[in-house]
Amino acid sequence: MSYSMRRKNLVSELNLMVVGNSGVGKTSFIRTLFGTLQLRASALKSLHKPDPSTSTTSSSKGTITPENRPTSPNSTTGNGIGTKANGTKDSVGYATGPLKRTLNSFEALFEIEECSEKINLTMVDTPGFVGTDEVVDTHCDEVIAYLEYQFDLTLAEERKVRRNPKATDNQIHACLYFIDHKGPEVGLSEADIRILKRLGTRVNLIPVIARADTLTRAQSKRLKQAILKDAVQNQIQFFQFLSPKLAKQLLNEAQEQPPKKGINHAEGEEEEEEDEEEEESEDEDDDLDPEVLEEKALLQSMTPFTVISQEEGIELKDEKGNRIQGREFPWGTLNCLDSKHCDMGGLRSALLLSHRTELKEITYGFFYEKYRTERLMARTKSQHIQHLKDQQAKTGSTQGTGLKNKESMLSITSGTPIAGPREE
Ligand SMILES: Nc1nc2c(ncn2[C@@H]2O[C@H](COP(=O)(O)OP(=O)(O)OP(=O)(O)O)[C@@H](O)[C@H]2O)c(=O)[nH]1
Repeated sequence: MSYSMRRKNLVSELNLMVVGNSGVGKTSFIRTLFGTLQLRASALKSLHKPDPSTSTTSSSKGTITPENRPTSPNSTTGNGIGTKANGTKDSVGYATGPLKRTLNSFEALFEIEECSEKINLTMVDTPGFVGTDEVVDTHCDEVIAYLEYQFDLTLAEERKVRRNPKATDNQIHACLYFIDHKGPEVGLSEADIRILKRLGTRVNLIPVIARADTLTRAQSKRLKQAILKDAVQNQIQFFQFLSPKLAKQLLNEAQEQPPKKGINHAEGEEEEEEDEEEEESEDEDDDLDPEVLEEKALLQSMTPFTVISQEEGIELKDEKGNRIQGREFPWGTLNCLDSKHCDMGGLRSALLLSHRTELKEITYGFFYEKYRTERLMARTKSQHIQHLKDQQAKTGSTQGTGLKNKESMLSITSGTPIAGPREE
């Protein structure tokens, strides 16, 4: 049964994660996004039940001591140091209580309704990267382990003889990577590049420039260009809202008034080009509604997304007296959802509405499948080694297969790719 069929009649789940340096605004982003969500009636009902445990979310945070150092998201699944909300109630406590440094990862669960669609939204807040390269890399290992653990849950479910059609989808569908900007010309740091390369093998990566109120429009434009250039140079693959092929199609359409196709070509060449286009048009991408295409192009042009989070502890209203989320300055008020101020509105709608399904399908169809294949190949390899060892033990021979064994062991310990020409 395909993934989409399996989940057809279920409440849609969306699992997002925020990752980045300490103090870049990850928790503030979750809190701002929360302010824009419409909680479902069932979630609201549970909010009114008195429960003293609601305070656990804020008490899990505090000043850093050696015993109380930041933990990885993996802790939520491993030794229990991390915090998992019991439901929307705990999560609302997390999103509205005092803003503190994130020391333990926190999975905030929100039952929401978006354009009449029910969504179970999980936002995983992770402690910010801080410290030496070694510490940061270890922290990144833990984030990767968390992502892989979610895949393991799917793997375990799929191996069951009787699968649970209502099994929760725990996979992380997108990782919002918060880039700590040091200046408009400085794109990605060495650490960003190392982390993004690794995360990009396991999850859809959406780059975010937080605290965008500290950048002018020109600076923000230059910073976006610098980040994209660094990403291309380092083969970092961000989530593509618009594939290069669709981008070309849009460009062609824009150029069609007046038509310019094949303008400098000889007749034969022009025909050839038309044939190629005909072939391409068989692709389902080409069936996209022009409005959808336009939206995709807009989102692609926003990447990396600038975001501004709400100012803590103040209530702001617009000219019409409606409550808004923003930041107040002597010269005026910023509205986090105003597209003239930042890309938060676009990012929100991409995640919750327009690209939700696509993010999930890529997670399952590409990232999970890749992980599953790697796991199976690694298992085959270890079985192969065990088989050789057994054979060797039986014959008592130290020649021939012994050398092969040594090679196999070396290829595992040295971290070379598991897949190789000798694989079954
Ligand atoms: N000016 C400005 N300040 C912001 C913005 N977002 C967050 N901040 C401030 O930045 C500081 C850190 O914000 P957090 O949301 O705690 O950052 P974090 O990335 O979660 O940090 P860790 O918990 O250490 O990982 C707080 O003082 C926020 O008020 C923003 O958009 N603009």
